[in-house]
Amino acid sequence: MNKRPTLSLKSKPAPATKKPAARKPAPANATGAAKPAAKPAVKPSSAPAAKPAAKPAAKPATPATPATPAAQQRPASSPWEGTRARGAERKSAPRPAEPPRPRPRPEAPPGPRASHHRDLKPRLQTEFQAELKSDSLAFALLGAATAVVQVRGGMALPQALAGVFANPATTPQARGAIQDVAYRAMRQLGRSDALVAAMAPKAPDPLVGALLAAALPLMGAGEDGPAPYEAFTVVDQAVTAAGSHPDTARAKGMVNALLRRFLREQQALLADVLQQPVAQWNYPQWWIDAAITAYPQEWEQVLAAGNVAPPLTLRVNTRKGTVDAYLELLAQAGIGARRIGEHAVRLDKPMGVHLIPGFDAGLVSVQDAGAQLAAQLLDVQDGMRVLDACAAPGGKTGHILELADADLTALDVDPQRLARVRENLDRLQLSATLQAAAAQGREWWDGQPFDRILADVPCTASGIVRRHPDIRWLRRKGDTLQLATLSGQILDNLWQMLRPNGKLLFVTCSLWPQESEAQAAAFAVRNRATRLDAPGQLLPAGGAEQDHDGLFYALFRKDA
Ligand SMILES: C[S@@+](CC[C@H](N)C(=O)[O-])C[C@H]1O[C@@H](n2cnc3c(N)ncnc32)[C@H](O)[C@@H]1O
Repeated sequence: MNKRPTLSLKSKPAPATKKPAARKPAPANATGAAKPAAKPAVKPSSAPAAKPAAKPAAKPATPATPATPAAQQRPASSPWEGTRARGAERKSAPRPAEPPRPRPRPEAPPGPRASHHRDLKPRLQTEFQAELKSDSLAFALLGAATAVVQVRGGMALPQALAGVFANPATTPQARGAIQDVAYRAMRQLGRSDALVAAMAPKAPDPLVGALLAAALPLMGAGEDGPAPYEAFTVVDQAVTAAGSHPDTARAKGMVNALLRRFLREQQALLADVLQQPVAQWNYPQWWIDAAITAYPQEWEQVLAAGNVAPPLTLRVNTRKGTVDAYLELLAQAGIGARRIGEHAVRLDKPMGVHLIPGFDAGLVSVQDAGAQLAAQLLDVQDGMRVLDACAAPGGKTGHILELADADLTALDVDPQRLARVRENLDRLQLSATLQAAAAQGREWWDGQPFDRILADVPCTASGIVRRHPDIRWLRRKGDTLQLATLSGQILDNLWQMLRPNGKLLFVTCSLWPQESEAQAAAFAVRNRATRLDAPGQLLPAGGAEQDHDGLFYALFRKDA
């Protein structure tokens, strides 16, 4: 009953043979330069429709750049949670020997000067309630800055935002504005830090630095679409925010001076800092190097794709209706959308999940178009015994059960995340056996082999940075090796639970071959697994016809 996936496939390119051409810095005025004569008040709506507050006391609207609706609903959850301990003191695994590799700008000037290297462990008065109007941009800037400090300390952004939203003054509209500002700050943190380093004589205190990192992208310092506010409004509100908090009040003058200097010297400052790859691409240097090594031809597109806010893509539940019927329902509701996959529909504009027609009734789920390939590739038939080994929050579990009446066990090491599988299945009116256990162990298994196994293993999540722009700043280079070691153990263990002629689908949302293709190749050799046709590495793409995250798929059969 299942059809083959319809996304076109892109395989991993050949290894590097020459140094890739360094990209020229974008001209400063291509980034949405501030309008010099602008008044610190209302700006015509040139920003994307869903933008935050347009003037200091205006009400913030829906965020322009949500992570995903699911993240909006449940800010404490992210796909790489539970895969490693976090904290300010994070150690990398020992570095494996590496071959020399091309760098984008060997001649580039060094990053922030020595005085800008400091212990960023937050010393934040998070409980402090600033006396700011909750519908002001100042309130959104301070909330976003608080989250940025926490991310620098090692916390995932959704978790950090959940803490900020716990402030009773934070209205739903303020949440939207804070989230929008925080996600923009994450996508442009490399550039903002370089700008601050270029302008400030010494590194500012953590919350001051974070406030600047929240404000600069709103002034056209980055490539995140048109500047959403009048630049002078941002300066005024950033200064107000600084003055409202004990951790930043003393730096109020500095915030004012620095942001005003940015307005005056924007072009020259950007031309200068964009010489640094971290400022140009907004990723840590090791990440840029890893992308160049893995994708010598496509590394620029890969990095750029991670800096674009993702669309909202839905999966139509074909148990409840056809894709065409759902598109008709959307059209009747005046919601623009297009089909981008077998069951995938992309909305023209993001919206809250409960506003999506039929979402609460289980007609659709939120799921990236690339992730929707998993259930189709697994080729589950009615009556099969299926294991979804790293199942939470259950996106792929739901899809498998929408396509076949299977006896499915959903396993996840994290009981809290597993509860979300239950919620998602309840909404879809589907059922599975839920098990909270580690997939590299066997104590949870009843000894009956499975016909199909989905191993959507924990990974660096480097392929979904457009949804989770904080990942790049949270990950360390050594995480790749650590996670690849764990996923290798999981795969070898699950293989023992597969019946002869059964199929195992190995999935990651990683861009790094160590976690994906190299892992798949080594697994096949170790276990004498027959490799079947599957997409391999899908590079992230955002276009009219193809729009999906970076994912890896390898399909194996266990010969009888
Ligand atoms: C990429 S996410 C899975 C996404 C899910 N398949 C979906 O489509 O919604 C990886 C999951 O693996 C879980 N996980 C991490 N380590 C695990 C382990 N050792 N055993 C089982 N699950 C694990 C995490 O809690 C996380 O929910």
